Formats: sequence, C-alpha cells, structure tokens
Amino acid sequence: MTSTYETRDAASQQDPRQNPLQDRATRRADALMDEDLAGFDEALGGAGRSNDYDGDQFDRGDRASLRRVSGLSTELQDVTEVEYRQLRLERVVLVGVWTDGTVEEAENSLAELAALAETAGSEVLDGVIQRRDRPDPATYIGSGKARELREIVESTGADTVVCDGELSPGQLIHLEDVVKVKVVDRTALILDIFAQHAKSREGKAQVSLAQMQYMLPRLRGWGASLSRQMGGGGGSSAGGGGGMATRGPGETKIETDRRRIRERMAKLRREIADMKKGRETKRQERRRNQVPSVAIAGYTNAGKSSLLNRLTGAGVLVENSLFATLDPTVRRAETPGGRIYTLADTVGFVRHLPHHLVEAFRSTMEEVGDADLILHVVDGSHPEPESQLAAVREVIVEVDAQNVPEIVVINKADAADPEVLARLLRREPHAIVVSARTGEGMEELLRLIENELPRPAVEVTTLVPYTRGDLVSRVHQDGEVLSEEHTGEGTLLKARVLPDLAAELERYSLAAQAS
Ligand SMILES: Nc1nc2c(ncn2[C@@H]2O[C@H](COP(=O)(O)OP(=O)(O)OP(=O)(O)O)[C@@H](O)[C@H]2O)c(=O)[nH]1
Ligand SMILES: [Mg+2]
Repeated sequence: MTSTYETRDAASQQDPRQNPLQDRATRRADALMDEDLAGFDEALGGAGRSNDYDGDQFDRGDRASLRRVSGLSTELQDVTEVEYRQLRLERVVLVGVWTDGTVEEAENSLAELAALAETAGSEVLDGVIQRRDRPDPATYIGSGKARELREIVESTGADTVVCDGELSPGQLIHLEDVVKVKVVDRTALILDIFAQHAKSREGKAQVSLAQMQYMLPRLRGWGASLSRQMGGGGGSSAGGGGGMATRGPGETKIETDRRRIRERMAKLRREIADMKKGRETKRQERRRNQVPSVAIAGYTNAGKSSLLNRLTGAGVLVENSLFATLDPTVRRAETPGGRIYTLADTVGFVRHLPHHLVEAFRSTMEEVGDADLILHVVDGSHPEPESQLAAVREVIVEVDAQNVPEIVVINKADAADPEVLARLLRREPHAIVVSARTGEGMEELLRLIENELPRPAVEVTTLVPYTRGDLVSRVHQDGEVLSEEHTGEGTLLKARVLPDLAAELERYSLAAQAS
C-alpha cells in the first residue's frame, strides 16, 4: 500500500479545515493499523483481516479528482444510448416543490439538496422553490413555473436542473422539453454520489444494481432526451408532450438495452448474494465468539466517522460532505473495564433515501439490525435535528432494527446552541451530549456503552492459579469482572462470563474446590 501516504496527503490538502486532532489520530491509526488488526483478528477468532481493513478510506482526494474524467467504469459501459454517467453534472439549478410545512423546512430541504449536488461535484448556480398543493403531474412544477425556470437556466448558463423529489419518467421528459437541459431528480443525484463513493466490490455492485433499477423504467426518457441533446431526432420540440407516445427508430435499441440491463441485474444479484455469504460467515464467527457489537448510525454528516475515530483512535475518512462513508467499517474497541466489542461505522442516512438504495444497502444496514446497541448520532448544530432523528428512525424500522437498544449521541456540542441541546435532551430520555471534535462527553459515553452492552450470562467465583494468567485476561476481555483479589494461591475472581469460558473455569471454581 505505498500509495496510502500520498493519497492521504491529497485528501488533507483537499479539505483545509481538517482538524489537527484528526490528523494525529490518522497518523496514529496508521502506525497502529497492523497491530490493531492483528489483535482484532485474534478477538474474532482469526476471521477479521481483509474485510475489516479500511485504510483505503483515505483516498477521498483521489476519488474527488477522478470525478470529471469521463469513461470511468460503471457496469453500463456498453449501454451507449443511456449511459448513466451522462448524468455527471456540472452547473446546476435546483428546484423544489413545497407542499406542506414551514418556509424554513422547505428551505432546509433545498439547502440539503444543494449540499448533495455539491457532494456530487457540481456547482450550484441557483435554487427555486415552488409553492403548490401537490407536484404537477405533468411537469412537476407546473407549466408557468417551468417557463420561468427555463429563463433562469438560460441566464445562468446551467446545464442541468435538479428536482428535490422523485419524479416520474413522464415528468422528467416533460420538464426537459420546456427547460431544454437535462433534468434529474434527488434519487438520481444520490445514486450518482453513491456511485462515486462506493469502494468495495460489494458496494460497487450494490450501487450498480440500484442504478439499473432506477434506470430501467426511464430508459425511453433518457434515450429520447439525450439524443435530442446530441442534436438527433430533429425538430424535437415540436413533439411537445409526445415524448412518451412517439415510437421512433430508437425503439429496438431501447428494447435491446432493456434486455441487457435485465441480464446485468440478474448477474449482479447473483454476485451480491455470493459476496453476502462471505460476510455472513464472518458475522457468524463474531457471533460465535460472542463479541458484542455496537453500530454507529445517523444522518449523513452527523459525525459518525469522527465519533468512531474518537472512540477507537482509528483513521476513518472524515469529511464535510455528504456520504463520505459508504462501505461499512468495523473496528475493535474496549470498554473502560477492558471488555472487547466491535464498533461499526455505517452509511449515512438521508431523508427520502431512494428505496432502491435502502434495498441495495440493506447489507450495510444489517450491521445495524444485528448490533447489540445502536449509537444514534445526531448533529446538534443542525437547524432541524429532530427531523434528522425521525428520518433515521424510519430507516431503522425498515431494516428491522427497532428493537435494538439505542443511545442518542447528540454531537457537535461545541458548535450547537445550548438551548437546542437542552430541548433535545428533554425529548430524548436516553441521550448524551458530546463533541467528537473536542472530546467532550467521551468518557461518559464510553461508560454508557459499557452499561448497555449485553451482560455475559454465567456468574462464577474462581481461584485461578498464577500459572493461568491467560484465563484471567480472557475474563477481563470477554467477561465482566465483579471483583478481583490477589491471594497467596492465585487470583480470586468473581465475574460474569459466557458459558464457554465458564466451562473452562469450572476446575478452578471455588464451589468445585470446596467439594
Ligand atoms: N464542530 C464540530 N464538527 C464536527 C464534530 N464531529 C464531526 N464534525 C464535522 O462534521 C463533518 C462530518 O463528519 P463525519 O465524521 O465525516 O460525519 P459522518 O456522519 O461520518 O458523515 P457521512 O459518512 O458522510 O455520512 C466533518 O467536517 C467533521 O469535522 C464536532 O463534534 N463538532
Ligand atoms: Mg462517515
């Protein structure tokens, strides 16, 4: 991995705000990486290594710089007419339809869309919100507003319009007909970001699958509008709303594309199922070794990776952009009392997460469903932390994790309004205020985690001879020590342990020795 250093440098130049603490943690983690992972392997019965290695997370700089190179691989290289990559946006205008709620909420939603668009690598030139009872079935914003939008597009020189919602294929086509540039929706944008960020083979496969699912019903739409943009299909605007009904010479091509996409999807599904088996085995291994697992979940940009770094000293990519983390990262951590557990970073959640993506990233989310404890991180300095909490909980329910105990970790205390923090604490009884940046609240959080971890079932009282120091350390790592005393004959231990270890300790049990 000779490139690790260069790429990390690139990443830190990329973000001048990078926190020096973070940098130190990164370096330290780098030095510790091998050692750390070796220890982790042991804890997991040797099952860890390759998949838990997350050093590659550093090369966000690389990923960003590759963004504008055309012809980068996606699974769709040969579906020429409808190349998903053609979505790569540059100069965009945002449009939202505001149906209910307050102006602030509508504006926050558009601000989030702007952050998403920037994360995807585009420049946001303008944003407009249209007040309507419901989106217009034909053009989403209504024909009058669509014409105004066209003027904005012309005067700003935008090449793309991004709508804050999921549009039907028909709406996309009709709106494109009026504004005369590409129109994409929030779903396409999020898929695009995921495509840029996915790193692992499995992650890439999942994103490709989600993209194809999204694209399949829209093939005609993209095909038509792109060929129009490329100067094909002369006299295009004359058709007006006829995009859907007109059958042209592109028909056969689209049919072929559809079939090929379906074949690709079937192949991807098989591949994903195979990869899933591998991950499943690893997780079972962990289960068998009964290492308790904690999952960090939360809205995108809430500070999940920062918290993971804080809690474990690991070097995981932290960035002020949405969806910096896409592939699950599992780390080894230790409670103040010395118990070992795993701490998993997860993909950030976002409002209206496209359904294809929830499906595709179910595997990542399974980490959440399977956890013994969820640290639900929320950005206390965000204008609407409550709605972020609600959005994340919706996904938690979708992945069937609603019964996993949860600690609400209100992060960014250093930047938040104390009144908002107090309000959140009132609403959320099982919450703690921290700052991953300053370290505030970390000790208390570690203690809370320790309290919430499932407690090993068997209580033992043993006198372990000094020659069996190995057993004593295992009790410390895997069990919970209630009392410990060094006597003339050995270590007098009262502890709660798992059944396996209890069996091994049996011969030193005080009850056994007495009888
Ligand atoms: N002020 C302040 N900023 C923080 C704190 N914790 C994290 N941040 C910043 O918030 C941004 C996002 O942090 P990440 O840790 O990447 O967030 P994440 O939840 O992992 O984000 P995704 O992986 O993109 O979903 C970064 O710019 C961090 O430096 C904090 O306690 N205080
Ligand atoms: Mg992250």
